[in-house]
Amino acid sequence: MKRARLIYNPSSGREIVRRRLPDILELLESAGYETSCYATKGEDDATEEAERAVKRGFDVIIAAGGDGTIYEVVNGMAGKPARPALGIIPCGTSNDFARALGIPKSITRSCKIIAAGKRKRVDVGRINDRYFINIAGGGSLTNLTYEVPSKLKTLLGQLAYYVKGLEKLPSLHPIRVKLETRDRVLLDEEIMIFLITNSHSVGGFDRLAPNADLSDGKLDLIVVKKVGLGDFIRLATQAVRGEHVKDPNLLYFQTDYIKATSPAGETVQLNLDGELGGVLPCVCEALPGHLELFVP
Ligand SMILES: Nc1ncnc2c1ncn2[C@@H]1O[C@H](COP(=O)(O)OP(=O)(O)OP(=O)(O)O)[C@@H](O)[C@H]1O
Repeated sequence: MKRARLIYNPSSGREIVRRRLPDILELLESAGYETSCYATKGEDDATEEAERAVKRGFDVIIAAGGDGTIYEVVNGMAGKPARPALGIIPCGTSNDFARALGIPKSITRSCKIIAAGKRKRVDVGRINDRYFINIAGGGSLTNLTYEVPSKLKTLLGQLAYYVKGLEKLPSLHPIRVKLETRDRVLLDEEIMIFLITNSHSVGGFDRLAPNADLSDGKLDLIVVKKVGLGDFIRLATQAVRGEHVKDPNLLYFQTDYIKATSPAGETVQLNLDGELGGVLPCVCEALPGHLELFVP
């Protein structure tokens, strides 16, 4: 039998995964996987366990949780020379990455996808010494994801992010950033937010980066230039339908390399897949087809 390591976050989303473990193990067993489980206990635990799982030679690693859990597992695997295939059981609040892959938020159906065995190579973003699988960003509202209390997410689900977003809107302010590709400066000015996305599905929006493709070897850069609150809200509303990309206040660009810096004395935090990911400056590169994922 093949050996699978299931790394699950009992606190993700509505906290259902622990109760469903017997079903998960049964489904994986019938697909030929001898599976052992690891429950994460807090920050970076999933990264450390994924590192151990790679070292112990598991054939497959399965991440059960939200985007933050997948991010941590990817960070434990992506730097290794031999990387097992990765399965996803979406149990989080937004599950942006799972939606981008077309994996449904159903434990049974997502396990059946792993059981069916179809795999696809997807790009990974490397940013300084870390990795992201879905999104890296900085500026207005990007700190929202780690400011929403876990209990509020358990209670309200995705709505918890919107409630927090509304609360933070009045305090929006621009940041000064210089963004460069390998051969030119894209901008050096005050902006509201920059997002470097691997998939089209970000922050609950399914068309935020409409041209993004997980396997094209590229990352999509989205920048909202310095605008007032009214224009920011208008752009966010257009983004629901993917109609924001032609707006003159928006820069949308595909590349495999981005360097971002901020002026001395100005701290710009990075959000990686919803988790705190250090501060600028950063160099961000696409690693084409770096991980193999189970897909529908
Ligand atoms: N046992 C635990 N108790 C509390 N927090 C945990 C535990 N294990 C891991 N964590 C933390 O949970 C966070 C990741 O949560 P995750 O993203 O999986 O769920 P979510 O926030 O509900 O979903 P999403 O990111 O899709 O909105 C990480 O910051 C991690 O450090």
